[in-house]
Amino acid sequence: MKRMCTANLMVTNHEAQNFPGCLASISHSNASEKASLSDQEISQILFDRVLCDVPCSGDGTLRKAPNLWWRWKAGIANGLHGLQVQIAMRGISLLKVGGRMVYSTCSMNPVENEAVVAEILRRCGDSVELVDVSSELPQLVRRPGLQKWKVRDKFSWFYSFPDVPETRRGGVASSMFPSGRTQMEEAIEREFSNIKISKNGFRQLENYLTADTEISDFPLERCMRIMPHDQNGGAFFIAVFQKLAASPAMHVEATSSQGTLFTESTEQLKKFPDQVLRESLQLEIFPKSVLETDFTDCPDKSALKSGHCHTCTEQNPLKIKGLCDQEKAEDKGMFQNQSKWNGVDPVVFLKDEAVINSIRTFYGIDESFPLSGHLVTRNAESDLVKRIYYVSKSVKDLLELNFQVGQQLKITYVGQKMFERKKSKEDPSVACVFRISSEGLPIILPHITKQILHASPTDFRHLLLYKSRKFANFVNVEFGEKASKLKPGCCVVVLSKDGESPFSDNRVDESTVAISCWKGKVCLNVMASDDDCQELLQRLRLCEGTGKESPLHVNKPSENSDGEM
Ligand SMILES: C[S@@+](CC[C@H](N)C(=O)[O-])C[C@H]1O[C@@H](n2cnc3c(N)ncnc32)[C@H](O)[C@@H]1O
Repeated sequence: MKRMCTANLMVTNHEAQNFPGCLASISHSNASEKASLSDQEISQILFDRVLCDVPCSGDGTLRKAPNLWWRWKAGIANGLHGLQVQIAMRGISLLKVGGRMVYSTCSMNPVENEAVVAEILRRCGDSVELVDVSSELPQLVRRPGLQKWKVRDKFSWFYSFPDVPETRRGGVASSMFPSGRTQMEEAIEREFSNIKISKNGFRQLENYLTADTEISDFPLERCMRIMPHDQNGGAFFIAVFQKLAASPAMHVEATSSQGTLFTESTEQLKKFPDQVLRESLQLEIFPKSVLETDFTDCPDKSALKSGHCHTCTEQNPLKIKGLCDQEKAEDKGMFQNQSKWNGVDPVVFLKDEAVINSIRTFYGIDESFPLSGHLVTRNAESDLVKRIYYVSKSVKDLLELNFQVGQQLKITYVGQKMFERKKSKEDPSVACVFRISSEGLPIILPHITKQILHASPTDFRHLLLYKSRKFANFVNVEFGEKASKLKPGCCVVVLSKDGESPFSDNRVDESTVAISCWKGKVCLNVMASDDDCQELLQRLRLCEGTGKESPLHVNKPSENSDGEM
């Protein structure tokens, strides 16, 4: 992600099966007024792409991790199957319609692979399709997914769920078998004579009863099995799903002021017992009447705020929870100040206009580049802010949504590090203590109009090699003079392209190479790590086509041995 240099990034840390949906009530009427619940809409995070590279037994990595063999037993895969289904179901429920999800494992065991895929298709019905990707990546040698398999338990192989003795059913589930036959279906089988059954159903049941090994009805051959001996690697399993319609979990949709909260998918929903949905999708299900109740009439407002109004909570736990979280947090001024997640720094929008203005003025950042609302820190106290991260519009919206829903997302990293407080003792002559970080430089560079210099390739390379250069020592005397006249503090040095004068008004574009420096009293100091300097030098050599290593090393001690800046 560092290489991609994007502000459109958020890293969260959750149990995948419990990944929060951030279902929130968002007012679209008048942002300044607190809208009543009936004026609010339901909003939720949904994704274009989801990758579930799930925890698995890892038996596909035996070649590179032979020790695994001594610990391997069938129970490992059986024990993970339920979690794998839950994670995949959560992934599907968080997908947009039209979005794709990849389910993968580094296991060869069908219980972790095809059985999970079949269970997802079973639960999602027509709302999800297993995509045929046989024409993709033609050079990747793969085999089709299995249609039939048996399940291993401690002592024996089982061909279908009814074969599993009652005592072993804690460890072997019906969904591990190709038909996924449940206990209910088994009961139907037992009560066979009492039940009216269609011809087709009868035939299916007959197949189940007579087949030695069950065969799945789903097109599981569309899954990809990568085998170790096919291309001298490890084993891998991949299945690609496409969401065709709102899944049963997505039945709560955006609504107008009088609108309906339930959509056509209510019908779909009826096919699934509440219990199954609650367990697999982690979503509370409420009848329409409950969701439409106006809780502004709650008899006990103080209790409601503390989340203890049992009448309301019982009526509508979802909305009451959102309301209580929000009101409690607002009361305590919590949203901007502390993380609700232990051990994780809070994500705080930088609201200190003095800091924002000092940055904008010092670097001459044009107004078209939005800073307010796009800068976040991981420290509640603005005096202690060390790093400032820049976030894109969509990350900004997501952060705002997260505050509304009481910080459901546990955010470990967000945006692109853009500014860093200079660590050295604060110098009163420095108008802006925040330097531009090398990671964020490509984003902000086109918008800077001050504190910017253009260096010849020779002087640029010298800066990278020595990391500190006295103004008088630059090969191009004019460059040294210009550098000496900059305001004390951070500046940006741009590499002039071959043939370009270092002092023409060179435009920056995606191919521009630049570094962040600090202008001291007598020299320019590079503010990039040794690794970054080394990498840049290597790129410059490649660009020049020499490919030769320089005899100099970037780790050379600074020529400015007394540490003067
Ligand atoms: C197959 S690995 C993923 C490897 C990863 N894609 C990569 O390239 O590094 C599965 C990961 O899931 C993590 N994990 C285990 N249980 C989890 C859960 N309930 N939710 C989310 N992650 C889980 C494991 O710690 C492990 O790092």
